[in-house]
Amino acid sequence: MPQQILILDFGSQYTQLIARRIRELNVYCEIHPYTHAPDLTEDIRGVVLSGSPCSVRDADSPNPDLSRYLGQVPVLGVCYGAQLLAHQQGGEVLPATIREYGRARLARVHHSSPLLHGVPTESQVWMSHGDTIKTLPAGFDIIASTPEVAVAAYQIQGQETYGIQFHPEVTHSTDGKTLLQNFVVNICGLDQSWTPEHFVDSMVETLQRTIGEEDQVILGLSGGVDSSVAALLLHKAIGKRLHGIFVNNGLLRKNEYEDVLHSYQGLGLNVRGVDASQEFYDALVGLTDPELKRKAIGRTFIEVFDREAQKVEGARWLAQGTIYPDVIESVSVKGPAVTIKSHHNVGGLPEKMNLRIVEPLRALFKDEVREVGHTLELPENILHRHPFPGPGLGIRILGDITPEKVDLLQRADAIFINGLKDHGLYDKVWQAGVMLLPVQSVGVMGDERTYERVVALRAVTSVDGMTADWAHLPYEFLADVSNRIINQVRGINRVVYDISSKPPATIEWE
Ligand SMILES: Nc1ncnc2c1ncn2[C@@H]1O[C@H](COP(=O)(O)OP(=O)(O)OP(=O)(O)O)[C@@H](O)[C@H]1O
Ligand SMILES: O=c1[nH]c(=O)c2[nH+]cn([C@@H]3O[C@H](COP(=O)(O)O)[C@@H](O)[C@H]3O)c2[nH]1
Ligand SMILES: NC(=O)CC[C@H](N)C(=O)O
Ligand SMILES: [Mg+2]
Repeated sequence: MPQQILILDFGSQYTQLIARRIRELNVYCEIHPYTHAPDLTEDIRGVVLSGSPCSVRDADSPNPDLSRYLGQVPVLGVCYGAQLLAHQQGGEVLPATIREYGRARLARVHHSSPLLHGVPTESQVWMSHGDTIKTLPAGFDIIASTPEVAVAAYQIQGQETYGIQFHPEVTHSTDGKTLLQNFVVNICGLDQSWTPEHFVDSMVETLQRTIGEEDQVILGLSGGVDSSVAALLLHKAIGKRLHGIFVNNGLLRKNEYEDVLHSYQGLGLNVRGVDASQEFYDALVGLTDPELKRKAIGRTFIEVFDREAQKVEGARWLAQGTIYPDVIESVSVKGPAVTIKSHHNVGGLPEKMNLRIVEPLRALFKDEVREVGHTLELPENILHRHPFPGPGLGIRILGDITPEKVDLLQRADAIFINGLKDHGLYDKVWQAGVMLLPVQSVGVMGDERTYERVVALRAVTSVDGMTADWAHLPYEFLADVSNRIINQVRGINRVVYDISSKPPATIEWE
């Protein structure tokens, strides 16, 4: 494990942002749910306690034993984290008379505190709390206040333990980055060496150590950025012992099976296509519940991989291009966050598997994966492809799936995506696709009544897929796409545009 900061998650909506900000400083960090707080190891050089929707005053709120960290390594409590430290040691946390959500300004700042070095008085900070620390325990010193909140920041005497009521990870806290840098670099003593090049070198070494010198590895390759980057890393580590398998699950985009196989030519990778469409359709018959569909798809993928592995002597590993958000959104049993959706490659995996899993990108965000891909010289056309989910059109056809519906959606989707490319808009949106709704509506075409299906166009802007805004596409473009879909795809007579952001919606509809 690289030297790192441990972020203990109490379920705040901002926990991932803390991780992003720390990684932007080229320092590695990991988020762990408070229910599975790891023991201190050599590599953990500091701990951040996240915020939380809970109140320390509630009986069942997160309240782990933090003695294994306190006084051993520097600790920074953010919002709930700060309230929890004060509460555990006999301070008083009460509902605030005015709840604070939004901008505030620091007033008194102790510049001698290493945490606040370079943070000016009057610095703007972002607040989001209903509770406030009324009385600090003995041995806690206030190091910053705002006009409304006396305890905006504190330090425990004789320890490198700090608490802050505001959120430095939110960009509205103008000096948040300075504060986090003070903590991770100056106080925890981490060097800022976690770069894409460093990641490649250390991951190649880890892969060689984990896989050994004999075993063969099967890799689920999809044509997407994540699995392609994973392929280059594994290829660098084990060369010809890597066997890429691209599965046609019958839920791909129009012509995608041929296009993807073609795009891998010339990369020196060993890739094979397997057409398992019918198997997936069979597994999905009659299923309408989104989670059941995802699980059925995840299971079928594994069955296909297991079978293909049997054809390769010495195959013991299944590699996947799983990335951090897939894990965060799928794994809830372990953490305070609820399951949003089971990504087919994580929460959708069956309990019993013959192959062992290896996932070199499991700790990276999407934009970090792209940076690693750039370092490994992945061709631009793959590097800048929009993400496409493994369950494919299966989670964009609401309700049950039939080959006829897949065909309808493939045709509408191709018009939208090609239109984006033709209008120079493809690279301006982060992801785009079409959803086939289980709704029919009345229309009139050539004086005839129609009663056909509705599709929704979805296009979003985002950095890492964790949050997203709907893309403000030009009306003329939307008008053109709508026209073409209705005229060219028989069976669709209405097109709508999805104007929901994530959160509260998600990018995919299922
Ligand atoms: N059709 C497929 N055949 C084989 N493996 C697949 C297929 N679709 C998805 N996978 C596996 O599941 C993983 C997760 O899919 P996901 O869509 O998140 O990543 P990706 O396809 O590599 O990249 P992107 O997010 O850019 O589409 C992939 O990295 C790959 O290992
Ligand atoms: O490989 C995948 N397997 C899945 O099961 C899956 N579900 C969602 N996604 C992709 O993840 C990103 C966030 O999607 P949501 O906002 O819908 O959760 C978007 O980019 C989605 O396309 C998936 N990718
Ligand atoms: N953002 C937070 O961590 C909030 C903590 C706590 N729920 C409060 O309202 O004060
Ligand atoms: Mg994909």
